[in-house]
Amino acid sequence: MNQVLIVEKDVRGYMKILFNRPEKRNAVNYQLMDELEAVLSKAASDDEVKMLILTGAGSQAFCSGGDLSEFHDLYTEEEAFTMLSKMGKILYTLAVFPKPTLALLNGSAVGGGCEIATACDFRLAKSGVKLGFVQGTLGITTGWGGASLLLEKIPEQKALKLLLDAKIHKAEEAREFGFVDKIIEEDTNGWEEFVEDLLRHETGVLMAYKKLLVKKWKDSGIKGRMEAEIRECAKLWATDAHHAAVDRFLNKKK
Ligand SMILES: CC[C@@H](C(=O)O)C(=O)SCCNC(=O)CCNC(=O)[C@H](O)C(C)(C)COP(=O)(O)OP(=O)(O)OC[C@H]1O[C@@H](n2cnc3c(N)ncnc32)[C@H](O)[C@@H]1OP(=O)(O)O
Repeated sequence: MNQVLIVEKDVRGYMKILFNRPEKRNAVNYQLMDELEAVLSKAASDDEVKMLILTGAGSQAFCSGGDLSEFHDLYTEEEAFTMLSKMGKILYTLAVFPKPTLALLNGSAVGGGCEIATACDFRLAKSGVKLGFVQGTLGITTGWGGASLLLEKIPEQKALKLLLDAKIHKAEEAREFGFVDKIIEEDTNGWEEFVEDLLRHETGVLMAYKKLLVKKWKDSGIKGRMEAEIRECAKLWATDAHHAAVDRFLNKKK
């Protein structure tokens, strides 16, 4: 079985997790979910890891969301709910991860890929990268709880616009929305400076600030809101409009 996650530990104190399915634009399948769940659990208790960086293998994609070919067999609301809530739990674990997390958008981030980026504390994007909460074009909504997190992270009006228009935006535009924290110019390691500014501090400092943020979210019932969001998506998943949209995507080149 191919390794769908590559995990690298850097002596400076970060762990880099690369989604490694470039031929599918790093889409999330069940294997990737299981590997991500395991690595998050290990990293949380690893004292050598002060922060996490999530990125995509290759230069084309960060992550294209759920693997539409693998999940197309899920037909009913309950079948969809089982898959969506499996990844929803992992997304929640990532959001409340006890150390800072950063999504390094090396390429396209669409659908659930944008939800994963949202669950991270920071989003740095290579100049020109395209991203979008495109779920609306598939007749569904965010299925892993990412909209509830987005509403916590950028102004509500801007979050709603990104979700409702379901369009692909350039990273530069997403920066104006507050979704992207920094644009990384081509062929530079502009992300390292951002990371080193954090890593210079003791783990205890990093974790204490993250704890404050997580407490705020837990007090406001973020988990329940994410679960309700997942249920809404599962209902839409079972509609003809969604199944037809996925058929169109999967058959577009045949
Ligand atoms: C299930 C949860 C739900 C959620 O909660 O949000 C979702 O995530 S729904 C999925 C939403 N994602 C999409 O709709 C993305 C679809 N993909 C694209 O729009 C584009 O592929 C891209 C990501 C913008 C990249 O474009 P490009 O670089 O031009 O590549 P191709 O389109 O030619 O794709 C190459 C190859 O990869 C396959 N692919 C891409 N994304 C997925 C995917 N999400 N699931 C399965 N397969 C995917 C694509 O079909 C091509 O395959 P081949 O034709 O066999 O080469």
